[in-house]
Amino acid sequence: MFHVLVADSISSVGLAPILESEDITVVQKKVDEVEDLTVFDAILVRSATKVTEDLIKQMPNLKIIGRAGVGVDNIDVEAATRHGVVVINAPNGNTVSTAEHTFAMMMALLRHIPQANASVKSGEWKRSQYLGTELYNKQLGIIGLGRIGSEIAKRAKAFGMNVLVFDPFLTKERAKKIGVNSCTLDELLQEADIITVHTPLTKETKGLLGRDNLAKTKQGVYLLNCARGGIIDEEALVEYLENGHVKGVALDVFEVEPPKNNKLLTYDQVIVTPHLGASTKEAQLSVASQVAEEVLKFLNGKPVSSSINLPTLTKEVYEKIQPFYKMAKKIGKLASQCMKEPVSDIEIVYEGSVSELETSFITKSFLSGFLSERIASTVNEVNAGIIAGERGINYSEKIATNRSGYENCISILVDGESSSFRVKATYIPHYGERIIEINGYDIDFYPTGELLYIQHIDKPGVIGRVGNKLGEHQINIATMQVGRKEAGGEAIMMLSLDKPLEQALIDDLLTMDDIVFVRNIHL
Ligand SMILES: NC(=O)c1ccc[n+]([C@@H]2O[C@H](COP(=O)([O-])OP(=O)(O)OC[C@H]3O[C@@H](n4cnc5c(N)ncnc54)[C@H](O)[C@@H]3O)[C@@H](O)[C@H]2O)c1
Ligand SMILES: O=C(O)CC[C@@H](O)C(=O)O
Repeated sequence: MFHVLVADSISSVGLAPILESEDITVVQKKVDEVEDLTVFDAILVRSATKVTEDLIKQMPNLKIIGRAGVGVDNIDVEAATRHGVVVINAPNGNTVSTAEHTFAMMMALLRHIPQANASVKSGEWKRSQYLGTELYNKQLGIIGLGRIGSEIAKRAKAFGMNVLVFDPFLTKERAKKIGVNSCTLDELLQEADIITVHTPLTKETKGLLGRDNLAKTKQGVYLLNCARGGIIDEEALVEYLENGHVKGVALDVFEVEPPKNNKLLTYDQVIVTPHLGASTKEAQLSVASQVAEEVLKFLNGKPVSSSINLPTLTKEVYEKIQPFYKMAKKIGKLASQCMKEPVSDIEIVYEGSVSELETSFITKSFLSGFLSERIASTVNEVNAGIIAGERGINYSEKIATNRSGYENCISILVDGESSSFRVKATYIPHYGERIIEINGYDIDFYPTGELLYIQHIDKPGVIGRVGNKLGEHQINIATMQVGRKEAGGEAIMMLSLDKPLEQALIDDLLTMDDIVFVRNIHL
């Protein structure tokens, strides 16, 4: 018998396939109401239950965690992976509901519906106080054009709005297909009358709309966040409401949920909902049935398609593949960080002994490393291929016909909108992973930690000036590798550092003579 704990309120109709299965017993209770957690093979949650490492440890039989929704911020995925527990989610089930909720918030905000509703119910009739603003002909700025952002764009166009989009990973082709104008973040901030955010919460998007960027927005701008609390910096937002620059705000999500002593709740021009984006009958039915079907597949030994952490490999295959699989993920992260622009094609060529393994998993591992730098953190080997396809990235793998002399070698070519990036790596047993070529320059370094990638002109003194500059800022260089094709031409440096550079120092390096390109890399 397979024991499932449904710890949050999840649609029973959607869960019917597991509730009706003779091989499964289902308990619908909160975690702290369950006497014996050790019997459960699966736990299904929404966002209320926090699946921490501690909880995972209390459930030694746990094999699968199901999240009836998109974000897995309430699940310690790393701990689950370490404990060999598969984590699945339902990435598409609530997209339309969240897009519709955002639209409902936008209209309520511009027509003062919550305020007017409260006023009439309190016996008032203040028609002139609630003069609204039309959506028609307004510039809507969408930050993040993924699943939900795209649905917002479609609806905005139907309302006669002009849609501007900032998404650093959006290709021109996809923007054209959806019919939106892709622009820089600064352009969006300067031109949009209404700005709505639809990115995951990552280190890049945390505080994305903070003091500096809010200062670039139009006087009287309206802001919406139905994605994740923290993308709009709440403290900065209070300042911009106080000084009247921001005219109105709609929030479904907060830095701390439920919000406690949050000053934003005291402003009349801020309208709020308690994280209701996905709260529709349809979305809840859809996410519940997606999760139930995946649990059934898992129980029957079939591959699950929405696993966000573990590949479905046998132990023997996994052991052989593991070094290449880990290395490919790092190369993916390296390539993605070196090339912060939309990409259309990725080619991976396997050479030597690695080409005899199940290379499709290594390719997916590369893609997951590459994509994880760009989209919500739920990308892994299982879903990377699908996500790459959705983002308009074509990828292919080949077996090399010519040998370069290495026992094994993986060569990757990433084609972007304005540049390409080529990288080669090999794995040497008992020695480790080595990057052996970048953009045609021979090099040899271990891909780990904080790295600094510099393209420069091969002239006496350049390396010394870089070393001095880092020294002035107390940045210790652990290792340094230099590669060039010919004396006096372009060359590259790869430095391994004890800490990353601040943006100001990168900008400073870029002003130095003979320095062409500088990029922090974190692996
Ligand atoms: N309020 C709710 O109830 C609710 C419901 C569902 C999803 N969500 C949240 O909505 C957000 C979007 O979900 P989704 O399913 O559309 O995700 P998605 O992964 O499909 O799309 C995210 C998009 O953000 C873009 N992006 C990443 N970093 C960026 C950056 N620095 N600047 C601009 N764009 C960037 C990505 O390229 C991608 O296109 C997530 O945070 C998700 O957790 C909230
Ligand atoms: O379970 C919910 O209602 C929240 C859903 C949403 O935040 C998600 O990430 O899918």
